[in-house]
Amino acid sequence: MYDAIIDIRRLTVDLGGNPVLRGMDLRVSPGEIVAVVGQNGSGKSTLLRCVAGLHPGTSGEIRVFGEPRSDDARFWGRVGLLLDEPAWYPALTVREHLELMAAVHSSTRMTVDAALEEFALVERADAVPLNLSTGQRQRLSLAAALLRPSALLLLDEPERGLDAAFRARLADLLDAYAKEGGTVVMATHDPGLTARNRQVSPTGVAA
Ligand SMILES: Nc1ncnc2c1ncn2[C@@H]1O[C@H](COP(=O)(O)OP(=O)(O)OP(=O)(O)O)[C@@H](O)[C@H]1O
Repeated sequence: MYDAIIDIRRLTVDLGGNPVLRGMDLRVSPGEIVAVVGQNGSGKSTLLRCVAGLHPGTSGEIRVFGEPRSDDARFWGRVGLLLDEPAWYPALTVREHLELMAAVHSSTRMTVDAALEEFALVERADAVPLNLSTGQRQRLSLAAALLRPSALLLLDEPERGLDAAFRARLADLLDAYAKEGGTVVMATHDPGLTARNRQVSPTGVAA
């Protein structure tokens, strides 16, 4: 068993010979939403990548679900990751992308129709992603991440490309996810998402 979904101790990361993270500590409990905030280049994405196991870190310890990170199907079955824009299947529509996500998971948090509704994509359901606007594509990325079941969401600037109304909506959708027991760690520059959640800087100090 574990008390913290994420437990980071003394994480140090050097990239290209430059110090990015220095002895960072961070504990995140189940059901928490954590906004990682800080200026450009302060190490927010680097932190998310370390938690996801995409970067090993230079020293320190990262435990996720009580275990050292292991890049296996069980881990990814519990973790939704949204970093940069995903690679789309050019011939599949918005609806088909969501149906694909539903098909590869044994259950979903919502139906495809509900996801289209929640993420304001009903009118673009039959479009292919490359014919969507930037914000609509971001809504599709988020719909796919929130449709599937998960215990932890790692989101890098989930507000990217979203208008003000949908940013507020996103905050509500993440709150609902956390109320179900899900945990969110997101790098964000959005004042709304930041204000209503626990804030940490990439040094682990309360911002
Ligand atoms: N592969 C790399 N090699 C060397 N330096 C890197 C590499 N990737 C990132 N960096 C540097 O590490 C630092 C942290 O980058 P990171 O992307 O984590 O910042 P960030 O806080 O997410 O920034 P932003 O708000 O602009 O997204 C930056 O100074 C960046 O230039």
